[in-house]
Amino acid sequence: MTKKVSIVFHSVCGNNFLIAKEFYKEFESQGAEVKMFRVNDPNLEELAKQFTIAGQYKNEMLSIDEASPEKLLDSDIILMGSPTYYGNVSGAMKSFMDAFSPYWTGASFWGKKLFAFSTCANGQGGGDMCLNAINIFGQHMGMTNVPVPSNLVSGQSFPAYGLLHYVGDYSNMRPSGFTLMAVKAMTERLLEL
Ligand SMILES: Cc1cc2nc3c(=O)[nH]c(=O)nc-3n(C[C@H](O)[C@H](O)[C@H](O)COP(=O)(O)O)c2cc1C
Repeated sequence: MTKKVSIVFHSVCGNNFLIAKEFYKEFESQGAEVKMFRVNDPNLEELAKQFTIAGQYKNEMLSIDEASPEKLLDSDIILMGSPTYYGNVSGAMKSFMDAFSPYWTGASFWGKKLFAFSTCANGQGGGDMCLNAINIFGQHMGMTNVPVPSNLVSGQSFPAYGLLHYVGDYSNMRPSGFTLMAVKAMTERLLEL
């Protein structure tokens, strides 16, 4: 049966958006029914005025359907991607998570698969804690967290907690190379489940 996949991202400088788009492309080419949603960020317009990098994908991101918990109810697999802010998810992603409370009480998301992705500046940035914040949210919703297998991409290691990409101090190191290989391989793994 065709798997229904939803990819939810928050992004300011474009990196989580690019990873979400890459997942979308892979799920589509591997035969899934896939949708992509952006988390509402009331500060995006203002940030794009202040930082050139935040303006680069702004219009493309804003053209994507806004996420709501309700829109994810028919998904078999949900991917959630957030920039790492202070070793956690961004405020916009946290607000989105908090909007699940009506669905939490009824365990409406129980049994769905959840896969986390994030970006952070570098290896000391606490990106794994952001991934775990997404995973812990998933557990509260009764979802099944999907880990990254240790042999996902030969010769490359990723946290078990999800896909993490380092963007550097200026958030301008775009996902490429091993990250894109990991997206493709992880899509295959998720569709095997
Ligand atoms: C408020 C704020 C807090 C941040 N905190 C961290 C952090 O704790 N660790 C880190 O490595 N990077 C941190 N960063 C950098 C972001 O992780 C980086 O801008 C983000 O991964 C880029 O993702 P995006 O291109 O999808 O917006 C922070 C950035 C902002 C604006």
